[in-house]
Amino acid sequence: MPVKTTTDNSGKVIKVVIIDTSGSVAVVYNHGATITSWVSQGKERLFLSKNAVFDNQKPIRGGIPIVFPQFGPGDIRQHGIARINYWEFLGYKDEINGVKAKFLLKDSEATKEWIHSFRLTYTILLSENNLSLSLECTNTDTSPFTFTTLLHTYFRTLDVSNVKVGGLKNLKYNDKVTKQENLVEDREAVTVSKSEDRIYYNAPETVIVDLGSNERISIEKKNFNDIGKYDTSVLFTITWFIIVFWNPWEELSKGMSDFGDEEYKEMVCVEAGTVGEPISLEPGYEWKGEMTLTVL
Ligand SMILES: O=P(O)(O)OC[C@H]1O[C@H](O)[C@H](O)[C@@H](O)[C@@H]1O
Repeated sequence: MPVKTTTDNSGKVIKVVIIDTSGSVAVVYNHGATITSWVSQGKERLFLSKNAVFDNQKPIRGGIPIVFPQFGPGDIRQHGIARINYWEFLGYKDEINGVKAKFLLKDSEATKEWIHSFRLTYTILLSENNLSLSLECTNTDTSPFTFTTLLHTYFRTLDVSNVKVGGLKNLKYNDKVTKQENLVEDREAVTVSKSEDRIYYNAPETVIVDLGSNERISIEKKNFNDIGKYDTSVLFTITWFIIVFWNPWEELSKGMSDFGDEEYKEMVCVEAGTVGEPISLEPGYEWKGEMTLTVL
């Protein structure tokens, strides 16, 4: 079977393991539709904290949590409601190039902190070297809404001091650590040697994350843009492609109960999304963003 599910005592699916014939495996918790593990070519590619909490309340620390409909702090809780809600597993399909699994989150009592009616579909396509993720948002409300969204990928590395992120040179960025805005990246390869929290704007289609130990993964943005019918303002805002670059480093790590004190050495977050100008969606309209991770 390309998919194995785990259920709780009431028969509710709580975990889905996707297995491709190549041997690649992805583990998805229905809580947040959080991918907590991606093994490709026999190696774990994602970081998951040993202190991650699986209480179906807190976001899971590591893997790929989904940030929606708000990046960071704001009107509702930090990073929104998608990562702390139960997503229904809609099923799987064998594809020529892998296995596809689908998850759904709709507005409910549990999401009403964000007042809008919406439907979010998350499609995961696992193949030998790729993890392709597609997030679709439909406005099922009677009035327009806006949102920001991001796939908060935690990459695993054996040594963060060897990490290099390429493809960000000449991009404008905001540094949330030093609170400086409108800076321009002048490095060919961005490295980590201190607490980092940056938002790079208008990133190119492909960003390469060199994790050291001959492990390189590309992040490719495919259509972080619209499908279907849109008004022109939407067409404008969706062209944003943001990369957030984050590592809490020593001091902040100690303040995080669900993160080991030394684990900042084993991870780097490089997150693709649209968090600059919020996406605005009219009732009945749909937005779709896609990210493909490829082991190089
Ligand atoms: O601790 P969390 O709510 O999961 O957020 C973890 C991090 O997410 C992003 O990378 C933000 O840019 C950071 O400011 C934030 O600290």
